[in-house]
Amino acid sequence: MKYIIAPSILSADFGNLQRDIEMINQSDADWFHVDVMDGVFVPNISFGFPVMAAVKKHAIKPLDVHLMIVEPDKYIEEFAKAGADRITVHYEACTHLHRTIQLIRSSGCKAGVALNPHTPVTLLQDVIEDLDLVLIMSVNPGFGGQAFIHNTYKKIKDLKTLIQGVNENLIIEVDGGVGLQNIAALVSAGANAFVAGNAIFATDDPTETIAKMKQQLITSINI
Ligand SMILES: O=C(CO)[C@H](O)[C@H](O)COP(=O)(O)O
Ligand SMILES: [Fe+2]
Repeated sequence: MKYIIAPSILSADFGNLQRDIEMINQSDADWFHVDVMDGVFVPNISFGFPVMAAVKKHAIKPLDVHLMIVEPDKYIEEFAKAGADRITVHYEACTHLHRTIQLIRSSGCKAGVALNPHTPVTLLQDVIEDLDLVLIMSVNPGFGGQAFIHNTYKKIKDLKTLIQGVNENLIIEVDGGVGLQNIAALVSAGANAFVAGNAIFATDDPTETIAKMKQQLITSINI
């Protein structure tokens, strides 16, 4: 099983975006986490296709696109064209989730579903075999820099149970309030991909913080 660090560019300095992209390129990080917010599904607006295409132009690692938008079906093809490698939609935003997953797959991307803190993992039971990734929101979506919700550990364990014998290669991604203080405990619970915005970009040396997170991962796996 591969373990992934995905810095969220939501916390990057948009005035120095290319510098921050290069930092991630040169670091121990594995993916770019790209948070798209529409001001409807979440009470915030981040950025759309032009910014994503600009990131793609410079990024040498895969783009992990987290869509916090209503009616994602309308835009999946365009996100794929703008350079998404993985597209994750919210369970709460999809009326026909199975169709949406098919759409992501047919656009050539890996498919993920994100769950808000109040949404139980059991609701994914009938699509779990069709997924590459489940993103467990460990904060309420919409903003970086929020406090981690402790119930996330239980949800990771519930998801581990759900995928047993069905889709054991599924990536379990945790997003929100993740950093050096909890990454080891999240690995022990069963997560294998870690999004971090504030915990990386609010430090004096983001490259060093990513290296420390990776080191914590390696240490936790080998215990
Ligand atoms: O999806 C998100 C917000 O909705 C972000 O990916 C997440 O909040 C990362 O930021 P931080 O690590 O600062 O909590
Ligand atoms: Fe995110």
